[in-house]
Amino acid sequence: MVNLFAKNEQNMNAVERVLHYTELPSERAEATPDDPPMNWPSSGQISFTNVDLSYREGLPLTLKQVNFTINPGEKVGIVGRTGAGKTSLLQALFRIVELQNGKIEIDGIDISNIGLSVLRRSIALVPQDSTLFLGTMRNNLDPQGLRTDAELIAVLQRALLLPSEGTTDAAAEAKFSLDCTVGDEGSNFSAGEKQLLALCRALVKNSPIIVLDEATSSVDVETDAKLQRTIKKEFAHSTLLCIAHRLNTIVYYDRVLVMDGGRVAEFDTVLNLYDNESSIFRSLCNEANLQRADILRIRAEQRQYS
Ligand SMILES: Nc1ncnc2c1ncn2[C@@H]1O[C@H](COP(=O)(O)OP(=O)(O)OP(=O)(O)O)[C@@H](O)[C@H]1O
Repeated sequence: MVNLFAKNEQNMNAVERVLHYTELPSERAEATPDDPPMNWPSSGQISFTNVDLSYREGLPLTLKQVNFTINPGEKVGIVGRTGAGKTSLLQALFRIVELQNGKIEIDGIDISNIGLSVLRRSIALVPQDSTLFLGTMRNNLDPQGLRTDAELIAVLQRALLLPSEGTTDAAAEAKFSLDCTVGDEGSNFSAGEKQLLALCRALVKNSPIIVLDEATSSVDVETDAKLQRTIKKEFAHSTLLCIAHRLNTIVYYDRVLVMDGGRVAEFDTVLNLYDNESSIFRSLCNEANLQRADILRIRAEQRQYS
């Protein structure tokens, strides 16, 4: 009796949690009559105008009067100290949190007026902690079943998880075959492998806007370098936003956006920012011991792979 009573009490936690979910405020509509056509966004221009964001009523603003425009196909690194508001920019872009003021436009369409599912399926995200679920590799990569097996295998090869055409690697082929089982929350994969699989999902989505949130922070330096080359090649025509953990992963990007205290402090090319000795970017480079010569070398290396 005592055992049963204790067990019942424990199980009631689940009931309490479900009840809590039913009381959460709902997100806005999944679809609206004003939704843009299926081919939106076609160019991938993103603009933030006077964006203010606060996580909850009564909390201070996390993003304050954020203004910037990212051109179609541009590669932009987002950097800043811990708590500067980098991830909050993404929360605003995906409308995980709604804006207090201002607007965000993608290809000239104000995203606050469109359905959430349209918005979220249009932007590919490679998050810090990607979620995998119990099922096959095929289901995890392409839950909606939009791609053929050959396309999915090609994606795994492009992300360097499967050996390229003509070479063999039995271990990799066993682990990353389309029919292999992915454990709950990806329990049979390392953090780095999970990030690579998240990159595969972005490749499967084939969106003109790709967002990487410190996407390669859990892989070793050599794999990271290879991945950066893959990203550069595979997303050559996409608009790419990358929240960068390691500065050397974004020094070959077109521009760098430096966040500071919830505001855009700097937004310019890597070399312009580096050459300004009083810039925050320069101080971040100094702390990471990244010299001008290193930046030029990395940029030259990446050009070889374009
Ligand atoms: N869910 C949340 N609820 C309330 N405040 C939050 C929430 N998430 C972030 N914040 C606050 O917003 C501010 C900016 O956080 P954000 O995660 O955007 O910073 P960041 O630049 O991405 O930092 P890091 O480099 O550490 O990831 C921080 O002060 C943080 O405490």
